[in-house]
Amino acid sequence: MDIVIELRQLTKRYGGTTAVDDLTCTIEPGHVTGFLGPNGAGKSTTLRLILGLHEPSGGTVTVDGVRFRDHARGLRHVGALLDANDVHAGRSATAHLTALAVSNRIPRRRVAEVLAEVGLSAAARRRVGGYSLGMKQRLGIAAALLGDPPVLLFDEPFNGLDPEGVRWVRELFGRLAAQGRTVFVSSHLMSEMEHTADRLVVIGRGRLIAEERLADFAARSANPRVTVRTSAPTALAAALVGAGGAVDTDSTGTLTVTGLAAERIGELAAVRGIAVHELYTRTSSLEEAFMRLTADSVEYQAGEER
Ligand SMILES: Nc1ncnc2c1ncn2[C@@H]1O[C@H](COP(=O)(O)OP(=O)(O)OP(=O)(O)O)[C@@H](O)[C@H]1O
Repeated sequence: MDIVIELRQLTKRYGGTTAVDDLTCTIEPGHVTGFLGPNGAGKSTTLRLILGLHEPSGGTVTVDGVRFRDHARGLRHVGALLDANDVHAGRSATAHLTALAVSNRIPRRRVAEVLAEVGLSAAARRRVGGYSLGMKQRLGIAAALLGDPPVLLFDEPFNGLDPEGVRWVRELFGRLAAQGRTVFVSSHLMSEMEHTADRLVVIGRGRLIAEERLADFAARSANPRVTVRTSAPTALAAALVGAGGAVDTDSTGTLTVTGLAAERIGELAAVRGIAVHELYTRTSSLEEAFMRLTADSVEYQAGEER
């Protein structure tokens, strides 16, 4: 185990489109790393480059220091779920996984093991064409786990899962990372990653926007704002600005303050004998912070003329 994925100045162009643009980042073992970006940011292309399914236009990507295609161990080295619908509809789950096991020289007993792990044992002999999207996601995850690989890549694995399925996937990813595996999971929703990943790689228009621990991202982007209602907004606003705060006053006289904590605001009001009727702190949700971070790189925005 202990396998690192390294992207160095990785670039992929399709004609005039640069899908991945000079991307440098490292995905560490023992963690679930969330790979976030708006639609069209280049996540799927990056995962395909890691797997050697596409050739980079520039830069390098290595798994354990070696390009994926130079690894002889295939599915036993890196397991991936790229597209849950990419399964022969007429086959059963068992037949699909058995074919994969045979072509990758994986013991056949793994088929029943992974089907049990993803909760599909009872449906294993049914045609995959009759599966719901959530069941297909589970089958795709089973295929990724088949070779017991130290590296796992998942492209939008939460699509189509019900809340129970989402919780199950979160726990599974956490377990896989705790075993020392390198788990890299793409999503365009921070809400999906918030309780799933402990590290983040954020991209927009193919470029790296952030690479950090989720906890650091949360702390950095909490952006606390204090709302204050008072009978003397003008006097209090002047005092708060004097103490280094930034103050916004709306038409009702309610103040929104940044740069000062609620305790300090309360004390400043008290020493001036100003009555405070309401005082509360609001922090940005991670989803809001993510949307602010990627706002400039969203390909299509509602109401926007292009
Ligand atoms: N085979 C291809 N030929 C031409 N352009 C492509 C190809 N694959 C991807 N692109 C373009 O590259 C950009 C990145 O696409 P990609 O699918 O990697 O993004 P993504 O972040 O996975 O988005 P989504 O969440 O919508 O799947 C997009 O502008 C897309 O249109």
